[in-house]
Amino acid sequence: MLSDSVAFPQSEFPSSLRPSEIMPAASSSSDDPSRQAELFETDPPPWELEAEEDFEAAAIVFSENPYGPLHYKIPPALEGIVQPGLRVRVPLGRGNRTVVGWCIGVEKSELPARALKDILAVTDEDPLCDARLIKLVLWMSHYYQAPAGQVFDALIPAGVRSGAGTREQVFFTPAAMALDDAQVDALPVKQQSAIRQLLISDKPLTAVQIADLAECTEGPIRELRKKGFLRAETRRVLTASGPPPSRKNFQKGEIPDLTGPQAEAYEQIRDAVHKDQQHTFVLHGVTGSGKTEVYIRSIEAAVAQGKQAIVLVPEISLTPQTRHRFQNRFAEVAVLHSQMSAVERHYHWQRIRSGQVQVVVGARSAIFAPLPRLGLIVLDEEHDGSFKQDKAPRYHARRVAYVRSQIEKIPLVLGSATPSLETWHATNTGHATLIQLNQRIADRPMPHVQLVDLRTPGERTGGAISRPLQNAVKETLAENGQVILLLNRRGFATTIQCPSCGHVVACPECDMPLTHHRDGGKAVCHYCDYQIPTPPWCPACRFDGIRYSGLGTQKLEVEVKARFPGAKIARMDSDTMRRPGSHERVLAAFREGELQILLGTQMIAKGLDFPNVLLVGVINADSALHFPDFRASERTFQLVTQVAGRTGRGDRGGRVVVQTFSPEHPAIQAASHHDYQTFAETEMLQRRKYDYPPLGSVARIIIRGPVEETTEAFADTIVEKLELTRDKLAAEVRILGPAPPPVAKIRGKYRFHILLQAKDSTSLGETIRRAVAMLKTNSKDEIQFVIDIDPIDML
Ligand SMILES: Nc1ncnc2c1ncn2[C@@H]1O[C@H](COP(=O)(O)OP(=O)(O)OP(=O)(O)O)[C@@H](O)[C@H]1O
Ligand SMILES: [Zn+2]
Repeated sequence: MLSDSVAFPQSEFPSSLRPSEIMPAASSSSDDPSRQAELFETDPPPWELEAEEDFEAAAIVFSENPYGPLHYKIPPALEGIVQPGLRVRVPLGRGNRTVVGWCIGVEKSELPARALKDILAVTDEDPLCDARLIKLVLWMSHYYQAPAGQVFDALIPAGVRSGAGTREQVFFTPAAMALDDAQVDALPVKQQSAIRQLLISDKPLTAVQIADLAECTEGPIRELRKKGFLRAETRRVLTASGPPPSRKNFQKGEIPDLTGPQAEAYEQIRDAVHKDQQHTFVLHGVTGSGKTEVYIRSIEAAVAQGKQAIVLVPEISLTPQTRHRFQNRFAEVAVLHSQMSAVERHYHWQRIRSGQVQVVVGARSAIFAPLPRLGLIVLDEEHDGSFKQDKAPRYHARRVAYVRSQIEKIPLVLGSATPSLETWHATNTGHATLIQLNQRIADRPMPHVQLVDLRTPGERTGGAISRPLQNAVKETLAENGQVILLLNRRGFATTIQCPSCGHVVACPECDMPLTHHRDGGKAVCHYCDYQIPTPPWCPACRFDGIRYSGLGTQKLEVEVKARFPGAKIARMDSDTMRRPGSHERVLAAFREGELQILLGTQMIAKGLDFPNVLLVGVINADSALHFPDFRASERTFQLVTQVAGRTGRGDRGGRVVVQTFSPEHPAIQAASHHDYQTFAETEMLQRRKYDYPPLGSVARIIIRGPVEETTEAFADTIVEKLELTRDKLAAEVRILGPAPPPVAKIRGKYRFHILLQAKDSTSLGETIRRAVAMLKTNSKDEIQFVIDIDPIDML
């Protein structure tokens, strides 16, 4: 993935301007005397007119149809004011309804001025994006095939766009008359004193400010305004103060001495921070090896040079510990998390943009933080799926971070105990430098992992917890240790697995597990649509009673309570963690030892550092393994390794019990030996078979509609256009589908998906771009489709 150079769209701002819109003869309404309307009724068409004047035009993009760019004339009053990155109000369409768009470029136009409509007004005083961020927007728009207007909307928080927490205020500057001493001398004393205060001020003042300085009421100021001595302008000012500003007497937290390997890692990154060029580092460090300390030192090196840093973490509200570690080491940290109000978000954004903030810590969208002197980007747990946005624009923060680091010419650090194969591949092809931390801090051993084979009848108990796991929990509780139990459950897809031999029913074409559909009793391949009736017995061992049920955390909680009656238990999943702050509360209680057992979904696998966790239990390692997704093995390896890493972090050691039907599976074997290298090499061979990423690229098109037949027919049309385009471009692109995805119906809408695969991402992107341009959607069918480039979710 890191191998692509940054390709910018060629057509984003064509050198010869296109007319803003060729409009049909419109009847000009009397209250809206648009010049264009007149033009089209009486004058020759615009392309026959001669350029009569030199003027500036702006390219404007919109977040809704038509997305643009369309070109508009900058009227004299707005010359020098309209700039890229600013929002403007422009007339659109026949009726010239006023819409807001983003300016992405300004240049001299050669077209006749009358061919373009005028920009009506600017929405922002200053651009919301600098030139480098605009470059990033245009790259994202091109690569992810999302309208630039939508990308801007993702980049600039809604609270910033709407001016949340601001209000309009009138500011005064002296008018020409105020510079005439004779006229000022003729004013009453109070008014004279007010105007003199304003004349000596180097910035515009509000009436209250003038009154304070002149020690008068606002009356004289009103008089001055009436007489024309004051020029008034309205500006938006931030009224909210947000969270308490910088702590004046900030005390640095304890700074540990770096271990040898940490110091080596730090020195390499620091040297790169001192150069002005892009460089990608992959910090592969086993769980508990002290990666965070390396990030912090590297950022300190940047801050010492007056630069700033972005640290991306999977979901900051899940990892209060990480947040505190940064806050203890830097005086000016902005933590951006998903539960912030629009006003808070706006407040932080302004602080970040003004250059006050040294470090921004946040989830995926923090990659867009408008730091003026960005010097380093860090992605912690870079393999995490939450870095991919699942709505438009469907970007991956890792890839965006890479492009931003190229634009800014700064180093990028990708850290993980289980790097994604994309990242791993980049270190093997010379696109990134690998730095390894192979030892835990204080030479603590990696925890021992015991695999429990659920196919062995003697191990089973009739519930979700096997005999060995039950014993391990009892022993741990008796030693006053704490327990983490992981139940991995993704989506609603149910694979078909034999409880006796562990066999999973798979597609003969794609090697993907088939998914059981309750309605109709069929088993379907979600890549190629291969279907068979759901088998009543196991095709491998003939066992009668093959199962396709999923276990929920709620049911597990009931079982755990029954088995360990004395223990205090908390459950963490997306159902119990809805309220803001609930993670923080549960984790604090766990840290304080008020809870003995923490059970939950993958959200408990991430980054927790609790020394008293002596046991980690994985209820079913296979639920991710037999998921219809080419990344299933990788996810399983990551999950088991990460959750196993939550134990053995203190002096009391730790152990892991993993329950599985497939103990011999390479991903589970590798995870049980903490052996990333072997896993990566084996998995790479699998990916090579079908040119799956990182060896090739994948894209997905999802089609949704209320009627199954028309939706499928539309999906078929897309496939036709894709095939046509592929052949025309002579592109080597594999097109699979349409097939129903594992979740075939959501909120009453039928879904189909098309998968595309190619060795080369550029030809894949181009095939889709051109095919989609040929499509006509019939609005009465209410069919929508979305393009997902580099999808990581196959639901
Ligand atoms: N040089 C050091 N000396 C002493 N303690 C350290 C040092 N570096 C880190 N630590 C401590 O070791 C523990 C593990 O470090 P850290 O959480 O950074 O590891 P990590 O590699 O990020 O782990 P994971 O990937 O599991 O989240 C932390 O409690 C941290 O404070
Ligand atoms: Zn198949």
